[in-house]
Formats: sequence, C-alpha cells, structure tokens
Amino acid sequence: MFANTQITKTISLEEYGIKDARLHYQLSPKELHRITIEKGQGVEASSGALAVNTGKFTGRSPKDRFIVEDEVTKDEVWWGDINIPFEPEKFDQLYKKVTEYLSGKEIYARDAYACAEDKYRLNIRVVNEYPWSNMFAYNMFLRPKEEELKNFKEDWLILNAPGFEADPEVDGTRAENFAILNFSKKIALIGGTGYTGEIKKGIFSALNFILPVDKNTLPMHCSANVGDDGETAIFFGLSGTGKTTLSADPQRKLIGDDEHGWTPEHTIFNFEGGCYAKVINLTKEHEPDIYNAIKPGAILENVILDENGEVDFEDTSITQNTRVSYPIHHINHIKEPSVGKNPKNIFFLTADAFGVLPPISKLTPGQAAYHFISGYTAKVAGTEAGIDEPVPSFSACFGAPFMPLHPTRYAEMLSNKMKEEHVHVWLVNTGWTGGPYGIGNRMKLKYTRAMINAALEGKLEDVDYTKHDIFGLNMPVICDGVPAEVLNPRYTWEDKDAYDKKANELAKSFKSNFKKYEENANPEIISGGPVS
Ligand SMILES: Nc1ncnc2c1ncn2[C@@H]1O[C@H](COP(=O)(O)OP(=O)(O)OP(=O)(O)O)[C@@H](O)[C@H]1O
Ligand SMILES: O=C([O-])CC(=O)C(=O)O
Ligand SMILES: [Mn+2]
Repeated sequence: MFANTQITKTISLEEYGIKDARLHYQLSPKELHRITIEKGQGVEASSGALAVNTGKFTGRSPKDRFIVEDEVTKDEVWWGDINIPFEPEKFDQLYKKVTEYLSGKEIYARDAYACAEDKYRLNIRVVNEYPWSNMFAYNMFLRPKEEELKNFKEDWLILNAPGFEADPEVDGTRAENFAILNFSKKIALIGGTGYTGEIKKGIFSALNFILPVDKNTLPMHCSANVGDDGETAIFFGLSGTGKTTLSADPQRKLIGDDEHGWTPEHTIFNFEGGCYAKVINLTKEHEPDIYNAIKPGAILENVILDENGEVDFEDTSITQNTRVSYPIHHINHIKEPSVGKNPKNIFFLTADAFGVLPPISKLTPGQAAYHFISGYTAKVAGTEAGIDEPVPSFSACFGAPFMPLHPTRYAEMLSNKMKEEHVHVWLVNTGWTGGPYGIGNRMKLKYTRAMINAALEGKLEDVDYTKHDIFGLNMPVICDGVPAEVLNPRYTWEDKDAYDKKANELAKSFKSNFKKYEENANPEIISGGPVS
C-alpha cells in the first residue's frame, strides 16, 4: 500500500530565485498520485498504479546532456560528444530563465538523498513542475526520515521544468530540451523534457564524477543482489540487457537494479531507493516480481490502457521504452540497507542481436578488462520495418553516456578491484540465439537464469570448457537446466558458414571500436579481444 507520511515542515525557494510559487513540499506519494489525476496528467490503472505520459520525450536525450566547463571540471572531464561543454555564463542565464518560469507556479519540492551507505550520502533537493515527476523522485531516490528533514541541507539541487523550452540561438542549447550539470554550483538543470529518466541519470552522472575523484569509489552502471550465503553478485549492462530483470530473483535479495558504488572498504552500495523497469512484453509468468511491484505507489510511463485500466504490455504505439518506477520495497526480497560486501561474481550482460556471442562464457582478467572497456551490446532497429539489420553498439564501461571521466579511469579501478579480490567474471548474452534478430529468437529468460544460477552456485567450476574460435571466449559445455546445444552459438545456427561470417563481422567491429583505447591498454587487455 501507499506509504503515508504527513510532513509539517515547509521550505522557501526564494533563495534559488523561484518567487511566489505555490509550493507543495514533501507530499506523500498518495497525494501526488491524487493530484496528478485531478490535474488530468495521469490515470489510475486497474492495478492501482498511476499511469502517465511523459510527452514528446519517452527516452533520454544524450545529445542534449551538457556539463558546465569551469575550474572544477576543465581538466577532469573527458570532453567530446558524450560530455559536451556548456559555458558558465550561459548556464547562469538559462538558470535564471528556468527559475523565472517556475515562479508563481504551483510546484513540488522534495528532499531526498542518494547512496545507501551513510558515509557516501548525497543530499538532494528536487524541484519539479509536475506532481508525477516529484513522485518519481520519491520512488527513485532514498527517503529521509522525518527527523532527518529538520536540518536538511542539500548537496545538490535538481530543477526540473519539462514545460520550459529553451531557445537554442539564445540559450546555447542544441534544442528546446536540455539536462545540464554544474559541478561548481552543484545543480542539475533539466528542461524541455518530461522523461523522468533524466532526473535519475542526472544524479548518476554527477556521482560518476564525485565518487572516483573525491572518494576513491568506483561508480557502476549495474544491478546487484545477494544470496542466502551473503555473497554479492553484480550485473553490468547497457539499457535493455537485463540488469533489472535478472537482479529480481526470488532466490536472492535485491540490492538495486541500476546504479551502485564499490568502496575502498570492500562494500558495494545502491545509489537509489527504487527501480525503473522496462515493461515491454512484461508477463506475470516470466517476471512475477516486477509484475507484482506494479501496484499503488508505482508509476507506469507511456503504456496503453484499455477501458478497464488494464495495461497492454505488448503495445508499443507510444514507445518501445515503456517503464514503471517503484520504491524498492515493492520487491519482496530486498537487502536492507541496500549495501553488500565485495561481489564474488560479476556478470557483463550483452544483448547481442547478431546471435554470435555465447550465452555464457567465463572471462580471463584480460578479457574482463577488454569487454568492460568495449561495453558491447546491439541496438535493434525499429520493429515496424520488420527484419532491419541490428547495429553493434559500444559504450565504454557499459554506460558511457553517464561517465564524465575518461573510460580508462573507471576500467583501471575495476581491474584493480578484480585483482585484489578473487572475483569471477562472466559474459552473458541475453540477446539472440539460433541466428540474428529477425531469424533467431531471444535467449529464453529461463535459460539465462539457469546459467546465472549455475555460475553463482559454483556449478560451472568443474565442468569442461571449449574456446570460441573467433572471440577466444571459454564456453562451458554443460550447464544444469540448459540444453547443451544452446551453450555454443555456432550449434544453434543452421547455416554454419553464415554463423562464421557474422561472427567475423562482429569481431571486426570490436577491433575497430577498440583502436581508440589501444594506446592506454596493456598487452594482457589487448589479448582479451577477438583472437582471429
Ligand atoms: N534472456 C533474457 N535475459 C534478460 N532479459 C530478457 C531476456 N529475454 C528477454 N528479456 C527482456 O529484456 C528486457 C531487459 O530489460 P531490463 O529492464 O532488465 O534492462 P536493464 O539492463 O535494466 O536496462 P536499463 O538500464 O535501461 O534499465 C526485459 O524486457 C526482459 O523481459
Ligand atoms: O535512464 C534511463 O532512461 C534508463 C536507463 O537506466 C538507461 O538508459 O540505462
Ligand atoms: Mn533497468
């Protein structure tokens, strides 16, 4: 049911330049749900969850993500088309416009924090134009206790004005929408887009700078869970590869589904207080934990409802990226607080739409570093057009759009940690088998789960392995619960020549992507790439 916390404290936003706002501070999710519906900005689904449309933007817009270039960031940030510089004066000008825009409006503010480990806690004040965006912040960030609100002082401020549109000519943006991080002023300024993911990924990007630079802590785009034996597993992967799906495992306690830090004190901790799951093709049968989390308090985004308020999870008419956010306690088995010890197993998830990579392989330290820096997955083109060719997509550290520093800085930290601790690293292809996208099928979730469980239970320790001819990856020849022929991708293709051709093409993409890192990589890492 709804958490209901009635807060008596009030705050003023005058100091930020927001004047005469009709401010709602720290409303409960129940109130925000009600107000959203009252304002016609959302409806209630039959599950009791709130359903909203985020507007023109139904996904993040990486080309409109900027970082203010100043004394703090100038020499640290890896500038380029991922971390796009923004002038401090332009920021001040745009900030002023946004605060003027929010002035006099009915708006919603909330105090929250990121980082479940106390020592790393980052206090956040979020100011939203829309009630449901503020409810998203309730779901996704950690929730301070009432006594913690008394002397709350934010470390970072998020201003979120989806209805405000920038004028690129004047404001220095690329388009009307923007997400700008200012590390000196500690402000995330988001406008022109209602996509809620910008809010969570704005703070993630900030932490990806702060934690390694100031706290010797490795930030990671990964999910995490812990078994009954107390052993932690983490799952790195780009969007849609299975972080959220595979970390929700009824046999294990969830730590978090998307963003974690690995500390020098040998712990890992969740940055967030909630989950943001994809719901495309969601079924109760295959993903019961996520399905059951969709109840009062959850926010569905961009789904289609029938006249009874039932969600059609197969309907992609608004977007493929349909989502639900919910506080982490909507999942039954969770680790509280969201902290675990050093991971013993690390999984790199990839959704290989070419059907080339093995469904599970065990990586050597060199291969682990190589695949982490490569950050491979595949993007499948628009489904409407039928059998479109997928495109290989490489995103360093499995999260380049959120990484302000050079990828090798994160890779070195991970590599050192993997050497210090005795970790097993696995590459798991959650993508296609039996042929490429359009011919083969997506790997059965039940097989992927079986492979992961076998790895976690140590059942892949004493089995035989064969080496992949082209990628050099070590593939187990047997695994409980998985037909043997599925374990070697070449066996699953009818046309072996076609398989070899595709595999060679993909190997070539890996190699050409890796060229830019070769200078900084030692021979061990380079030899972790394709072998032919
Ligand atoms: N074998 C499989 N393993 C994992 N996921 C699968 C598999 N087959 C199909 N899927 C589907 O793929 C999707 C994986 O998405 P998921 O939300 O877990 O991605 P994510 O890594 O958390 O992405 P994001 O970072 O965008 O949140 C889900 O819709 C899931 O149902
Ligand atoms: O931020 C989002 O939109 C969802 C997400 O986790 C990602 O893209 O990795
Ligand atoms: Mn996810």
